[in-house]
Amino acid sequence: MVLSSVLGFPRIGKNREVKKAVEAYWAGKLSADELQTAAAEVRKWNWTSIKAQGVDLIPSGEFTLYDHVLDHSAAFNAIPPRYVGLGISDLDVFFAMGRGRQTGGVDVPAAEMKKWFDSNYHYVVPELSEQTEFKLNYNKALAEYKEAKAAGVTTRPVVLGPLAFLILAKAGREATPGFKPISLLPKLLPVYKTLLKELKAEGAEWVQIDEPNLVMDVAEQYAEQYASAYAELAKDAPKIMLTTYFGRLGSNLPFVAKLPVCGLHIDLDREPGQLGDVITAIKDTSLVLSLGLVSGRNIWKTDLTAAASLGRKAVEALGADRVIAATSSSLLHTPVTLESENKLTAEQKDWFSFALQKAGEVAVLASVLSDSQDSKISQLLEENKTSISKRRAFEHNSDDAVRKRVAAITPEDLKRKNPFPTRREAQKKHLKLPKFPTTTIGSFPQTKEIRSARAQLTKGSLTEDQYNDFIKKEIDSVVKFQEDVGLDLLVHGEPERNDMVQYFGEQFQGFCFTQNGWVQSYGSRYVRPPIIVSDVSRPHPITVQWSSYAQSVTKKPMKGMLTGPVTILNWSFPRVDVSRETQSKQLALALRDEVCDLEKAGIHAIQVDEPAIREGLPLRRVDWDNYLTWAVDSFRLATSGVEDSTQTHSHFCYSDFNDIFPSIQRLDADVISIEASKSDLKVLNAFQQFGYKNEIGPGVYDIHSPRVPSEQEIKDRIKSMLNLLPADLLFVNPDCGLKTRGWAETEASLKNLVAAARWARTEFA
Ligand SMILES: Nc1nc2c(c(=O)[nH]1)N[C@@H](CNc1ccc(C(=O)N[C@@H](CCC(=O)N[C@@H](CCC(=O)N[C@@H](CCC(=O)O)C(=O)O)C(=O)O)C(=O)O)cc1)CN2
Ligand code: MET
Ligand SMILES: [Zn+2]
Repeated sequence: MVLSSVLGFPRIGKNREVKKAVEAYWAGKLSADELQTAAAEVRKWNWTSIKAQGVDLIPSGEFTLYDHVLDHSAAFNAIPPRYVGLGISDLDVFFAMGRGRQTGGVDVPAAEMKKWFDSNYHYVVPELSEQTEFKLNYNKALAEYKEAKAAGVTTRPVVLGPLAFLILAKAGREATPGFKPISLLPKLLPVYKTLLKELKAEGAEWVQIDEPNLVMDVAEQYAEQYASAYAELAKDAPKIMLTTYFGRLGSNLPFVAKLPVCGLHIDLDREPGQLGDVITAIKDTSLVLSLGLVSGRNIWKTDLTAAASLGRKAVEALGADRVIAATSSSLLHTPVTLESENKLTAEQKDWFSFALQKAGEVAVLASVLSDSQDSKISQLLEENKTSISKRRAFEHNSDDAVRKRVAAITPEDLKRKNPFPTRREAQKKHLKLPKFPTTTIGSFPQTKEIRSARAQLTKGSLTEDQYNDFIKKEIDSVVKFQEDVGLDLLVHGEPERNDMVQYFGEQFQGFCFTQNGWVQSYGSRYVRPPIIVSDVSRPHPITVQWSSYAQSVTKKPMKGMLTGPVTILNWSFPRVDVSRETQSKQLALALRDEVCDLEKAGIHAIQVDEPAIREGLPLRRVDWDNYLTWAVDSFRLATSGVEDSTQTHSHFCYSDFNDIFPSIQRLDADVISIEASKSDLKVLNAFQQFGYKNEIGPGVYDIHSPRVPSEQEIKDRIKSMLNLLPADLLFVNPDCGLKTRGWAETEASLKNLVAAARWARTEFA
């Protein structure tokens, strides 16, 4: 019989219970016990709800209060020395690693976060060194397996694999130069062995071990380690379901197929084309094949007929007992349930499937593939066919004007009128910025008052006019604040935006958005990705009223602020009937009009943020060129309609640039701002080596922490930047936007930033 499985479920709760509980705990309003109780309730709801959908293999252990990779670091005792001996509870050490801690005499910054493969989820990077002493502080997988059992649900525990844990880790500060985390594999395996042995002893039949790096080029160099590690682990463990996702096994397939595990999970949502090769490779083994047929990364209803026909190929080749119908990855990237949406039309609701509905889909698929289809299943299949064909019919309705415009894009549309040196002279005359110009990345604190005003607008207790007046007052005060502090290139502060992507989704034609479609981005920070449902266009100017209002209340130059096409695409749920390239170009054209309108309205510096351009990079190197070509072209299309005298900016809040330098240069933004404070300026070496030619503002302090950088710290930072970059190209700015910060630390930090820039002007005149 074909079984069904879900690889992981959102851990935020149906109504964001986990965010609320975790933040209340941080604020001292909830005890640790109360927090654990709230978490246990969410876990129980998850397990019982998935079970009620008819799923056979239900995940446990993947729940987290902050991040599942951090859970492994804490459980394995991979705790960097700076978090040890603080005199706080284990739970508080866990949170201190995730988000830093600055209370009761304890002052530790957060550990580094990185993007989880090509998604908008961030994980906390494990930090290892020769001194790391792995031990199993607690067996989370076991504890939650037992907890589920007590709640009447038998689960398949989930753990992140040892290779993934080490490949995702970095060398800690204590490590000797050249230390490679992977060298700790022999020391780590005993911990996994204990963990797995305990699970087996408790009666767990299967364990899901995630090794997503197996879809990347990097895995090949570790082929031997995968083999020896799994040979060791398989000795005394539940049956291992080796789980890959987000891509194809490709060149790694030959060695993966030989690993001594009982099952292999592959992502057929991303890479349906790999099924044939995988079947051929494992046919003569006894491996169970878990088919990732239901997307863990998107919210479209699965075409069950198409998925079943793919699944049948596996059943025919391997037999029903060797096939599992599953989600392609964990469902953590999708909202919890469609049942919470009351504003989508019935037509729209019929297109989508959120996490809980997806659980139902794998169950139906398993029945269909088992030929144990009763009349209820037949009816569900028929309903699914109807939904899919209605959606296809809707998708067929194209906006011909948009399509024609995309088809008519010429190479000229991707080019500024003149090269950077010429533009630079024109911009100097226009903007009259001093040397080492100071600016911010766009957002200012999103206070309770701002969020509550927006909530009132949604509820109808504030009228549109009242809300707009409120936003104007916010802009007034943000502008005044920047003038008082002495910043040079001002921003309006983005108070009108709930989120830098959702906001644009709500304004464009071609999107729909949810009321409660929250997805975890990191820790207790969630986003509601808008959904692209048809061709995208801009029915009316979006930000022009706010930016030009802001410009009208100051004599200093105002920087317009937009989110770029690639970032809007990556942080939305995209269509699957049209290529990402096409969607990106449509977005770029819509943004191009906005950029030109801003210029017409007298805005002479315009920032188009592309923080997601790096995370969108395909997981396989052979796919990079194609992506980078259309991604960079989209940015250029959005930004090159302006005169030489208009200064274009872009922003990236990560420092992992090494792979994509030529593309960053090819964006041809006049100024870029980048994250540099946490990476200790290492990134600038690379800029220097590459010979980056345009203006650049490497962030001088980390905005993710409430900590105020001293004036001296910022001066030192500027000094070291000048060792690597020419003085006349340097902007002085924070790492990223200030929306998550409070006003007190914002004011103190920016004052120090301005003072340091003024000092640099005299020191390096
Ligand atoms: N899409 C996206 N991805 C991104 C980033 C980003 O900015 N956007 N940045 C990086 C990640 N950083 C992030 C930084 C902050 C938040 C964040 O603050 N999220 C907020 C939600 C932001 C939002 O949508 N706010 C809405 C709704 C807020 C809300 O919860 N409202 C209350 C009502 C409030 C009231 O009555 O006072 C409710 O619905 O219960 C608004 O401002 O309008 C949160 O978790 O709380 C998310 C990601 C990378 N990926
Ligand atoms: C995640 S990048 C954020 C850029 C945006 N302009 C802001 O300042 O918030
Ligand atoms: Zn940023």
